[in-house]
Amino acid sequence: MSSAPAQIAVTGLAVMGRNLARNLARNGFRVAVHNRSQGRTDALIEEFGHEGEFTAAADLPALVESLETPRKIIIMVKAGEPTDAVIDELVPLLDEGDIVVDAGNAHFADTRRREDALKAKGLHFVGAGVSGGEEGALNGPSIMPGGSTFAYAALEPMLTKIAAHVNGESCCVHVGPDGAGHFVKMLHNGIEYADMQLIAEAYDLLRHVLGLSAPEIADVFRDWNSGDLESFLIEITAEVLSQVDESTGGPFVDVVLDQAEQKGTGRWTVQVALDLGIPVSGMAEAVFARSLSGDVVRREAAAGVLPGPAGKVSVDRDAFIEDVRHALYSSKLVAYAQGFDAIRAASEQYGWNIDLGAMATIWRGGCIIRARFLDRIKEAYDRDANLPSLLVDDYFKEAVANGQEAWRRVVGVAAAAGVPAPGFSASLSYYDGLRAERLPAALIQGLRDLFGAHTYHRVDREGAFHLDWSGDRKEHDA
Ligand SMILES: NC(=O)C1=CN([C@@H]2O[C@H](COP(=O)(O)OP(=O)(O)OC[C@H]3O[C@@H](n4cnc5c(N)ncnc54)[C@H](OP(=O)(O)O)[C@@H]3O)[C@@H](O)[C@H]2O)C=CC1
Ligand SMILES: O=C(CO)[C@H](O)[C@H](O)COP(=O)(O)O
Repeated sequence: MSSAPAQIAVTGLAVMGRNLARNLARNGFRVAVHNRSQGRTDALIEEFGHEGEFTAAADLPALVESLETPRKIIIMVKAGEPTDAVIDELVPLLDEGDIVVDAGNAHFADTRRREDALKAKGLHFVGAGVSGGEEGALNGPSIMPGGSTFAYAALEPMLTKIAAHVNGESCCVHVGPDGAGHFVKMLHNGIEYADMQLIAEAYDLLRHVLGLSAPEIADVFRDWNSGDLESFLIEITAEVLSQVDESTGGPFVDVVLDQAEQKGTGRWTVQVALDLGIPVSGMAEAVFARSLSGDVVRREAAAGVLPGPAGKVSVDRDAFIEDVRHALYSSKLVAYAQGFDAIRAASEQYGWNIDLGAMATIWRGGCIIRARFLDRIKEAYDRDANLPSLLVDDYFKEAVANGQEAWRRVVGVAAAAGVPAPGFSASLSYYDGLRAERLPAALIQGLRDLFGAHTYHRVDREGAFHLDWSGDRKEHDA
């Protein structure tokens, strides 16, 4: 316990807040801690009080009272209404110049609204995305703070110190004003959804096309983790697939209900991308696949009733494993390309001026999507800060060129075998759509003009045109 004023406070001491507070204390900062139900505060002090200088506060007034000024208070509670409830209780207790940090997951529009509201009261509000789960919060997460440069400057020494470090660089940079930090964290989660869906599809294909067991597939993932696919999610996939269930003695994965839950960040990503007009098809398919998995009524009505392919698909074991590796890597590149495209579009729309290469840098350590190839993304943006798509960077272009035939075979095998692979196939369609010199969108424009006089543009002349479909079928300037 500390008698000097605390330098920073954390309210909300569930898995993330508790470990973030411990991380701050372990790094030498005096931390005041509070939780709505006192039990979590007491447990933190009892179990980990020896790790640094903590001040336990029974309520928010005591928390505020324990801090040096300007006060810095991190809120780490359940996203949505609980965050507003804490802000509403906290704000009347604060003085001009104090800094409130929401380090939970938040929709960036809520962050913009909250920042505006607090600014009107002379307070600073920082929406900071934090990724890394329980372990990252304790040992070094990836931190994506938004908000004013003034507020970030006050927090920077602490945040950059407690964040993960890769090659001596902190995985925390100021993302941009107002909601920029939470937007980038939301996209991080969208990519996390896509990545996990692609991993699940790879597992499903190896299990059902090749008939490999869960521990055999764990070995495949372990092997993949020593190459281009090296990442936290591939590593923990091997761990989950190796796990044996104590009560049945069978693979743990076989006793888990096959209904993927979701707290909302993946859905927000897709909704926001629709508004921005940016295709994030890999993430959208990941969200839909989770929804389908949880749609028990329709799954029960269809399972074992709707027919699938008649025969079995036969493939060479080693060649197919290699094909799936390529399909996974290429589809993963599409997810990142789409994710960075959405960040670029939002940055333009909201005037955030986000440094895309820096985002790849802060995702290299601490966070759930940390991966070897993020270095490659950083290098791609170093080569060209205005890269239109990651997929056209020379390095990634070649990586996909090497894997695309395999990717196509995998999508074909999945369809022939009746194994759902929405992530692989949607990503491949995006790739083919992107590289097409001419798309059937021309026909859609023709149809729109016929039924609704919506007009069209021509390849050979400027202007908008309409054809008199029900009359002489002559073209007119629109
Ligand atoms: N878990 C994870 O891996 C990650 C989570 N996040 C985000 O971090 C935040 C915290 O996550 P996590 O630690 O998992 O905890 P939860 O999201 O489960 O939230 C639990 C915490 O919220 C508090 N809380 C809930 N409702 C209220 C309320 N109305 N007023 C005050 N406090 C309230 C709880 O207090 P009480 O104990 O009294 O119930 C508890 O401290 C969330 O925004 C989450 O989305 C971000 C990255 C990773
Ligand atoms: O933010 C996170 C990691 O970065 C959380 O783990 C995320 O909320 C998990 O999302 P979901 O429960 O929807 O799978």
